[in-house]
Amino acid sequence: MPEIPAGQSRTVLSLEEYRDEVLALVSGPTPAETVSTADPRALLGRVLADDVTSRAPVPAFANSAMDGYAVRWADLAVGASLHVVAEIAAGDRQDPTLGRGECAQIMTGAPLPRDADTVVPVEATRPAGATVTITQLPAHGRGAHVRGAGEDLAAGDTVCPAGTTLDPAWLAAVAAAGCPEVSVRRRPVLGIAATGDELVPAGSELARGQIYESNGTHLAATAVRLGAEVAATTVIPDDEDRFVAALDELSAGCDLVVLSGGVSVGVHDVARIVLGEQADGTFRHVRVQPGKPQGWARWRGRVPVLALPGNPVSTAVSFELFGRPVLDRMLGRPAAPLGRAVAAHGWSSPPGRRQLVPVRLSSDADGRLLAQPAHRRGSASHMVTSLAGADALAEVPEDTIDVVEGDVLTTRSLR
Ligand SMILES: Nc1nc2c(c(=O)[nH]1)N[C@H]1C(S)=C(S)[C@@H](COP(=O)(O)OP(=O)(O)OC[C@H]3O[C@@H](n4cnc5c(N)ncnc54)[C@H](O)[C@@H]3O)O[C@H]1N2
Ligand code: MOO
Repeated sequence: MPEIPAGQSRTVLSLEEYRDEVLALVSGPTPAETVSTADPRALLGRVLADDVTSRAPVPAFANSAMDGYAVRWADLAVGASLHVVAEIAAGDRQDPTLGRGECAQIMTGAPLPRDADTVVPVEATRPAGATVTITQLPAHGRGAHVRGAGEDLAAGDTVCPAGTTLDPAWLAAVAAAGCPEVSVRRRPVLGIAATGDELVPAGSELARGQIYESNGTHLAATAVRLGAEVAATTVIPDDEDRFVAALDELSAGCDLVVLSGGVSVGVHDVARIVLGEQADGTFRHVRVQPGKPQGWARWRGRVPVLALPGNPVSTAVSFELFGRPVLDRMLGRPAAPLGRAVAAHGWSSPPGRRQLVPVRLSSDADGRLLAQPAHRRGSASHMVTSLAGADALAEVPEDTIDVVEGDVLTTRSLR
């Protein structure tokens, strides 16, 4: 049996110090690849490797914002009757000539005739056969209800900068700018393994001492949501030889391996033992709660491995704090901004450790964002269901032992 290092002998680091240490596991973003914009499902959640610029002005041409009449401002007066010489629908290519006293019936989105400068909505007119009488002048004067070419974007403008995660609104902007393809980062490929003899899959009968595995599910789903590809999610028993074999298999073709469990000081904490002895693994205590024991290594000197503590909330919080920044670096994307919320009620926090509490967010009558611990019993690292329904992690500073109702806390969105 290898000698077990006392937990206390590990170097103790702050959240930021340990995050910077694991960030050094990756040198930079994954290579770029070109993806067609034809199927938005293929691009949702992908991260741009290069700026996207507009091929054409948006709108591409001056057009009508209303169903009504395209007119020359100089012809307008209440009671004036104009001769309707054309009808222009959206998609029409015609550009009818309008002389003095002439107008064209026009639909929303249709190109404005070169000779017109203003649109009068149909509600401000009284049509009668081939003429229309103006009953009300547009309040905005000349140019009213005309959407100018390039008002939204000029040709060559940056629509979407490198590092952007493509969500539905960004995808719509890229589509409107007419880009047939974009350059995105290759999805980082993750191998995920939960370690522990006690873990069995859902559907099995639980023998004494066994529990249903849930960390692998949480890690895999989070990684996919953050833009990674999960090559495999597996369970490794607390057996050193099987751990080595499983890691060899899992790490082949992966950019990153994420493990849960076995990083503490128990005699079966196989991740710490094998990574420590065979991969020059580095094991730390981080001044956070949950998520204190952490480890990292390069398997076979090559593939980065994050070894996260096994308590379910610890695993989830650790991945947010340390896995997510590594993925962000691989994707060339900036960290998500932090938020602020007010404690909805008081709770206690351990001295000397920054507490990260899964919270639900809501607004009070004054519009303040309130943070309410997601589990009725507050924060404890084994309560897996406290994560469900949590919108964010609220941070309690290291030197605070009593959170008081109304305290302003930093939040990290889980959405
Ligand atoms: N003597 C000490 N014991 C412990 C310390 C310490 O400093 N000294 N630290 C505690 C803290 S804090 C944490 S966090 C845990 C971390 O332990 P491990 O990473 O070794 O995790 P395990 O022992 O494997 O599991 C902990 C807990 O979580 C359950 N678990 C594990 N994996 C899964 C999974 N995939 N799905 C669901 N649940 C899982 C496991 O059954 C245990 O109950 O160590 C403390 N101990
Ligand atoms: O670090 Mo452990 O996660 O507090 O329970």
